[in-house]
Amino acid sequence: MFGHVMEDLTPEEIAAASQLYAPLADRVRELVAATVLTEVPAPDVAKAIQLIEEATALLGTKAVEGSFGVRWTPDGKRRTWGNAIVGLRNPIAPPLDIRQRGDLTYADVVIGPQYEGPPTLVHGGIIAAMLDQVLGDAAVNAGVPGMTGTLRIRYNRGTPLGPIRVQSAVDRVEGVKTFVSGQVIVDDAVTVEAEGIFILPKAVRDLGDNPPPGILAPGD
Ligand SMILES: CCCCCCCCCC(=O)SCCNC(=O)CCNC(=O)[C@H](O)C(C)(C)COP(=O)(O)OP(=O)(O)OC[C@H]1O[C@@H](n2cnc3c(N)ncnc32)[C@H](O)[C@@H]1OP(=O)(O)O
Repeated sequence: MFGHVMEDLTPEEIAAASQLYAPLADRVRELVAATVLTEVPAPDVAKAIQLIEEATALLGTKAVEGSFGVRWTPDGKRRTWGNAIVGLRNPIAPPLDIRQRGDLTYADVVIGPQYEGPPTLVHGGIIAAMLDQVLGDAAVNAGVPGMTGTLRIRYNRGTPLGPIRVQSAVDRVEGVKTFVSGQVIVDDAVTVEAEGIFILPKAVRDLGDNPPPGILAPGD
């Protein structure tokens, strides 16, 4: 399917790539936060711009075109390393390390200053994006995956920057629709509630009972 790329990599090669690129994304993430907060004098900002331009040019000498897509190996292992919320290679991603415990899907994450909306609070759109991902992963983990058809969010109170939990669970399944609910939790209090309907797209339904291995599996 479009955007899905098969790669014949061994687990060792995938581990090596993870060890190579995760620190790169981590450093750029730190750079983004430093860019938001720095108060160094103008010559130092100019120097930083030059260094960043050099790094960007270096990384650009060999790169994939377009987007990273979903990479998978013949054993069905899937990598969504470009994903905006969980992508191991994506400095835009907080990133969320989404886990599963029983029926609960959750991520504990520290939200930095680059995600500010109202002063000292997490931007509502960033909250929506994290909930979208975590609710979607609950559907995947329950074996009833789908794309977000509808996502309804109620912001009960501001969510402070810093440590938060985003969690979700499947409520029910009706045909091709999976109904999922979730919350953002700070210090044991729910700040945001969400309900989503995740739909197995017609294009995947049309593949029948045997879609390619990995296409519906959780990414990492
Ligand atoms: C394959 C899974 C991979 C996991 C990915 C994790 C994703 C992470 C979260 C995301 O960011 S997803 C990106 C944001 N979402 C999108 O871009 C979705 C864009 N919309 C679509 O692709 C299609 O509109 C959609 C797949 C949601 C539905 O298209 P279909 O052609 O499969 O729907 P169809 O018309 O056949 O309707 C099937 C059922 O869903 C219902 N439905 C359709 N669109 C809906 C909608 N938007 N909201 C709620 N229900 C909807 C529809 O009424 C019907 O209900 P019934 O079965 O009861 O008759």
